Amino acid sequence: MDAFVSRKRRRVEEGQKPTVAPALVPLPNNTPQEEEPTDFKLALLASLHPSLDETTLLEALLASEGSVEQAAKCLTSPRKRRAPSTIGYQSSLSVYRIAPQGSGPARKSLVRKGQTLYLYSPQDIEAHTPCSIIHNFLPPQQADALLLQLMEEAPTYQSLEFKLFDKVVWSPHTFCFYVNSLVEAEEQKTEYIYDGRQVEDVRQSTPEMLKACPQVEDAVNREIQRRIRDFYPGRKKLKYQSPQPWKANTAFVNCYDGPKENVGFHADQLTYLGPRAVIGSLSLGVAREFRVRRILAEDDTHRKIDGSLADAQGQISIHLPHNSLLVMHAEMQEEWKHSIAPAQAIDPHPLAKNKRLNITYRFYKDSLHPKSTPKCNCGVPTVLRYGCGFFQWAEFDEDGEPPWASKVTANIEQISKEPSPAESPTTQPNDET
Ligand SMILES: O=C(O)CCC(=O)C(=O)O
Ligand SMILES: [Fe+2]
Repeated sequence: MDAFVSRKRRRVEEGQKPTVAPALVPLPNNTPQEEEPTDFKLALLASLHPSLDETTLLEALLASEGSVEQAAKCLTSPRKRRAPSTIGYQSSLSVYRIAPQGSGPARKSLVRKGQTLYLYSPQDIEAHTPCSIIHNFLPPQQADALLLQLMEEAPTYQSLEFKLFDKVVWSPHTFCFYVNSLVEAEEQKTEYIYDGRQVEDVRQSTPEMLKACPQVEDAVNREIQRRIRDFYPGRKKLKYQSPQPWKANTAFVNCYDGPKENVGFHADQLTYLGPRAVIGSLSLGVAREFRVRRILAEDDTHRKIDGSLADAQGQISIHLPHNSLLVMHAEMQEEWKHSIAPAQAIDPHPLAKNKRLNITYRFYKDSLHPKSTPKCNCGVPTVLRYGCGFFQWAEFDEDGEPPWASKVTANIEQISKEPSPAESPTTQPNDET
């Protein structure tokens, strides 16, 4: 059963066969089934007997007192299938009527702790994770041009410790930080603090990254609205989620060179994104597995001894092929963790060879510029959720704006009304406004 719909987490060893499509692995005889929910059992039976309808399968299951093995024997003998040797595609879980997560009343978890469920179709991904995916997102030639531009940049990327959310993740991959203009790059280098430090290498987005920006913005905004309409209680945005259109004004570009490069489980820093942040993540080159797992809510009593939040359930693996846009929705960063798993094997990409390039487009809020956020006792701008000894509850209104947001907006409006330096030769470049 484990190897069928999901499988136990195990160490990645070289030479192991690539992951096979879950629905194509035969059911072993000696697997315990007592604790599996009926949905799972039906899914198993349905894949052994694809021609039978759900009522028949359910009746067989009931007659066999819940034993899938017994039910499978009662039904006509299953068609023998061979496991494929490369990554395959699964038909939608929705045909098995497995209940989605995150909408309506609490449901039994789809995947148990210690197991991984592999999802491929957009319908399954959005029903069971806080993400939605658009395959073949950019016109193919545009995706290739973007990939080639990033491939030129990637050899100069650095590998750093990633300070993410509440712990340091050492990430064996390289990455770089981009913003849309040189002015913003300078601002990032001098005014923003990451993990108590300034970042030196902030680059202006490449022309192809800038070209894709409005396409990503449109798609992400559409997906946000669809998520609200189809998944959120009362069809309302979440508390603290911004009602404003999402904008892509910063981007991390990640490069994974070969199957071993990966990034560990983490949630992204919310300091400049604010609560309920949405991120648009464009994958190019080699297809890799994006794993997500839900952590228990903050007010749960299930904290681990080290104070971190315990996992609520097993992992879900989302297949990210070339030119796919994954939208991490508002509930993602605070309730889930994500990672790029090391791969057992990869299919080389015609242009990228063994590399995967990924752009996570993000929206830094003006109201969370370090000029405006509280500083700790050492004078360092505070981070959301993490700091030195200094601690202050972050306050946000329903729309995720801090108490000083209206002042920031007024300042920005004022600046945009003033003549630009080019029009006004008396204005000094460093004037405080
Ligand atoms: O490579 C990816 O898809 C995810 C990267 C990531 O988690 C990040 O940039 O924070
Ligand atoms: Fe991340």
